[in-house]
Amino acid sequence: MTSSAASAPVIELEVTGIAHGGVGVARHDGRVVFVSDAIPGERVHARVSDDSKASFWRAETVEVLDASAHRVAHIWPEADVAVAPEQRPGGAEFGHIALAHQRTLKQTVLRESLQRMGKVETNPTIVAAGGEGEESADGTGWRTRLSLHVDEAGRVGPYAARSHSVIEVGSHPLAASGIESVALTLDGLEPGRVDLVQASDGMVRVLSRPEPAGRRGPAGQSRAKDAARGDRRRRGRGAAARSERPAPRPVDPQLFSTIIERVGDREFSLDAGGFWQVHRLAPATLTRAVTDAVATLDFDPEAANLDLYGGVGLLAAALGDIGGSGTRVTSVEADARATEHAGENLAEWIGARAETSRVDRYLARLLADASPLERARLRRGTVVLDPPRSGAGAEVVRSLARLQPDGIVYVACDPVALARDVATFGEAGYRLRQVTAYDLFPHSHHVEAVAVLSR
Ligand SMILES: C[S@@+](CC[C@H](N)C(=O)[O-])C[C@H]1O[C@@H](n2cnc3c(N)ncnc32)[C@H](O)[C@@H]1O
Repeated sequence: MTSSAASAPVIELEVTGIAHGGVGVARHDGRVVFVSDAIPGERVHARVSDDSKASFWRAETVEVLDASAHRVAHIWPEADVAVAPEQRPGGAEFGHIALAHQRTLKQTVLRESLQRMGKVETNPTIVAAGGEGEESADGTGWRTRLSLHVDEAGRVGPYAARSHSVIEVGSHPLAASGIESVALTLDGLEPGRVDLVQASDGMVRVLSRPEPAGRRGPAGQSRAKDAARGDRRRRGRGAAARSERPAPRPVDPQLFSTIIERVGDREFSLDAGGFWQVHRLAPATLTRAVTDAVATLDFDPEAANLDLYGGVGLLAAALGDIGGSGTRVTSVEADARATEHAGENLAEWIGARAETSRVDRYLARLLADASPLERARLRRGTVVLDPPRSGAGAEVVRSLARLQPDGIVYVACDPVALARDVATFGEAGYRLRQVTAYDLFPHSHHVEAVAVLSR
């Protein structure tokens, strides 16, 4: 890292491409520079923020010299390029780009990731969330979940882009309006994280997740924490080490209160603090996307179908709706509270089960213990998998491929993780048949892809 923001060099860059993470790609003296807040085709002045690697640098745009035709006033004034980079809130890194062009850039990142890492040539389509005209024209007001941070001084806000400094802001354009108005009145909170959740009843829950003193705060405090950890390690696990451990904070009981989310005519119960898709239109969009994807496969409701990383059963219910009351589907999820809700949410299908397990362990058990009849049912089955951002990973993909399911619907929120897993599936004999991307995170670089694979 260069010494300080003020003394960091400012360089002129021609931005020629877009990379994973939503950063522009440029070259300076032959070295690749990843530059934030720029658009391919632009010439900018950028401040070097990280020159610690030999192979590439990172930089932040401070002035646009030749603007792209796709540049617009930032959707979040506080994150505009006119603001000092360290003062810009994170989370809307595409907010300076016209919405249609944001989608083109996301499509490019997905296509190039699949080409480079997935070793497949494809041209994924990208569509807005929801049906025709359901998404707001400017792509704002979609977040039904918003995480903010509270620092030691009691300031509440998002972290600055690429840092852990809390930035106080006067608006939250990506948040649903109920969330925004509550977020702007938060006060007197303990340092740590605070989550705002607006469920289908329209009520906003404020869920406090305070952090013990040693675990919170900006980089300086983290370093103090690491140093303390090192001291503890040197001293071993004695009473002295225990006495330095930060006292646990009381857990907000609201995190575990049950809320109801409605998707079409269906209701899902879940913990207020549990996982749910963030965009107000995402649950319905993904239900439709999975339904469309399954329609391209030979779906057998009586086969051993799986919903891996199932949460509270949203996508298992999509399979149930396709297959009817006799559908067999097992939803596998690591979080026991989510699985408990999934059990209730899937109660109308007698062949539906919800299992608490890590997916890798669940698949290992199936490989070790499934009877020949069950193995035959798994071979006829369809697997929906919706892993966290890091993807399913090689071990899970290889285990899944050994079970030889008929078809796979992979819901992915990270193009690179998807591409890497597509390559592993490819080595195991599965081909990518189609991929459609959904813009479930407007104004951020994130994109959701739904891929279909079969042998
Ligand atoms: C992206 S969410 C998808 C949830 C669900 N499909 C939905 O759409 O609501 C990923 C889920 O995987 C769970 N999870 C994360 N790692 C896991 C693992 N190794 N095994 C099983 N579940 C895991 C998380 O708790 C979370 O509920």
